[in-house]
Amino acid sequence: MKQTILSLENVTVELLSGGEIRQVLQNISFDVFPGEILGLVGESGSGKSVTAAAIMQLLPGGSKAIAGGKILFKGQDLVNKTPAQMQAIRGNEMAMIFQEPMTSLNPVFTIGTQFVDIIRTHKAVTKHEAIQQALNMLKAVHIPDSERIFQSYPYELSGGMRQRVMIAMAQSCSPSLLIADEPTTALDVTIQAQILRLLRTTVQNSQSSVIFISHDLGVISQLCQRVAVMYAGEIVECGRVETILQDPKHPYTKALLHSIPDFSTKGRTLTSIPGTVPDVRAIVNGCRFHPRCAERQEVCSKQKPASITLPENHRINCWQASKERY
Ligand SMILES: Nc1ncnc2c1ncn2[C@@H]1O[C@H](COP(=O)(O)OP(=O)(O)OP(=O)(O)O)[C@@H](O)[C@H]1O
Repeated sequence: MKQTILSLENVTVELLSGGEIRQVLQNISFDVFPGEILGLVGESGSGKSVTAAAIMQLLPGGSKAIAGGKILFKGQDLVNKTPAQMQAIRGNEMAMIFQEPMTSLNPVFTIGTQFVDIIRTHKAVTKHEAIQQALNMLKAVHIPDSERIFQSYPYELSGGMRQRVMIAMAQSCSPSLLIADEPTTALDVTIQAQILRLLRTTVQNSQSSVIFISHDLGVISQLCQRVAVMYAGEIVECGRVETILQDPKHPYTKALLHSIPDFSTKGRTLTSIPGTVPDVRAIVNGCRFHPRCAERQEVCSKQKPASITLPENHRINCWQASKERY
């Protein structure tokens, strides 16, 4: 069996909200292999960002918010790490980029000052060496006139340019795992395509693994080898991107695909999924998707679906899919 960089095993997360504890992730399991790009897809509120925060150990309440399960990074459970140990892992071995780089960049310092700071926090190099490394990294993400950008403040750059800077900063310590949380959602389509291309080549050159979070299966299909589909705090289906696009088994994945123009068969009407992702407090028994599911059966409202695994590790949690199989 291939070694994983990251394995989530039955991770359950509970967060305090409005004075009560809410279980926002339930039994999340997936693997990330060396050098691969895994997509994490689902509607708003499905738990993608909380999953990323759990991996980075950045949940409100720290590791206490993880009510069960293991997060194995290179074989070590991150849930047991001290804050100081996690601080050393973040930035060195794991990095993250977000939808809006302005939330990570400090508006009052130049790009150069912040970049040099990041490099010197994680590497024992002189200021001069850090400046050289930062300039090289900016060139590597195809930033024209990198010396000028180095001296600019974040607000002086376009959104696409800021995202290139973030990719360069995230890659500066050659992390084994990069988590990209909707990094292209705020950009227009042409810039989005450039950033996706850049991310793909950067990752190929550095051999890092990536978790790419998006609500858009179209974007995921351009970039990722495998995808995990999330719904209401659970993974409902996981497998190779081609398999999921050509032969989705979970009714939620099928509905997601039918709502994207590129993947809906020509001539077929685009459909939206009726209803919304439920508030976790409103979730009752059975499958969390059953109130919105076009294929629901009686059992779906009563019992949690069994997990079935098809060839090539294609995993589905659905009563209908398991009935079709047997
Ligand atoms: N700090 C928090 N405290 C309590 N509940 C939270 C917190 N952060 C997120 N949640 C809840 O966890 C659930 C999952 O949220 P999350 O942000 O992970 O979804 P998402 O799939 O990333 O959505 P989006 O695409 O909108 O970012 C939601 O019900 C949300 O309200």
